Amino acid sequence: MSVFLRLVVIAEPDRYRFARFVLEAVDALHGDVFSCAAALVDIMPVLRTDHLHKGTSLEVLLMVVEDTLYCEWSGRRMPIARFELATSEHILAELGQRLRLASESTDPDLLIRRNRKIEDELASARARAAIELSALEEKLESKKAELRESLHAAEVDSLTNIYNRGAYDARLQEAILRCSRQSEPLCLILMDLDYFKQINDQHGHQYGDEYLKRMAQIMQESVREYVDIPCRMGGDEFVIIVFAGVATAKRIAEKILVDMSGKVSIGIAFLLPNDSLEMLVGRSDAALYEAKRNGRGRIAVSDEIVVDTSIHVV
Ligand SMILES: Nc1nc2c(ncn2[C@@H]2O[C@H](COP(=O)(O)OP(=O)(O)OP(=O)(O)O)[C@@H](O)[C@H]2O)c(=O)[nH]1
Repeated sequence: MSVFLRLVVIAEPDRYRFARFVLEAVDALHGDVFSCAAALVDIMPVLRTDHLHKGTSLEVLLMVVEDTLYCEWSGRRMPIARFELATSEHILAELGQRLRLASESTDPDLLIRRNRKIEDELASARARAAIELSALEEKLESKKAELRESLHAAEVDSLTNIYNRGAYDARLQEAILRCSRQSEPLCLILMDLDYFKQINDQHGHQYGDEYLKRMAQIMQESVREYVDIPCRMGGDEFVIIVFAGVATAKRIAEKILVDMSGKVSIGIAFLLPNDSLEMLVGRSDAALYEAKRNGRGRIAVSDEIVVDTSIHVV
């Protein structure tokens, strides 16, 4: 027995399509098409009654048993045609394939079912993709946060939480380029705590740490937030990049000096035309040296190189 076509018969025009397939099969297998047509005249009303009786689709099989073509559904098997010559499995397989393709391309219900299947597959693929996408987005966000954290850690001094030496170098380079190009004022305030070693020695390293943190906090409170840039150079040395002229830089320095009870020496230098980073830093160093040399606890401005004793806090 060889079932070579399995067709789901739903209603009209499926039954007529089925009849056409049967005739086509008989013709392809060199059977008697006329006697097959006569057999179909008997079969079709039975098929219709069974279909109506069942109320749903019928699965109808076309099969060859020895030299006879049968159609079978709902446990009923009816002969349709006889062949003179034996049919090979190969021919039946080819015929089955051809009829299947023809039935699939014309069966609207099958197409609808297929569309539904494709839609279902698409919907689940979309759902899977959405889950994967949100997992990826989550991963990306956590990677971004990690990156932000490591960038922050690379730029910030862990004790005082202000910019470290590396960040200071980069920010100062940028600031000099920008202010030179746009002829904007820029000052450096360089600061070194006075006798900090003694503070450490007298009160312990932990107290010294708190003292450094307090200095950083005072610096932050003395500048314009998101404008000027306070940094810790290392040890007890601090610096502020001030995007303003000497008057503002002096006001900032005075506040820090007072808030630190006069226990810090401060050198101020401002950016001159054609200044290099080294020249500006060199002048602020020289000013700080002057402040230390003249008794500490005071402010020196590089162009004045006179010690501003009026601000000295005892
Ligand atoms: N507690 C603490 N001390 C530090 C830290 N980094 C550097 N120091 C100490 O800071 C002190 C700096 O001493 P010096 O450079 O001699 O400066 P000074 O005692 O302030 O002297 P002058 O600047 O000349 O007034 C040293 O004793 C360092 O050990 C830190 O992170 N925490």
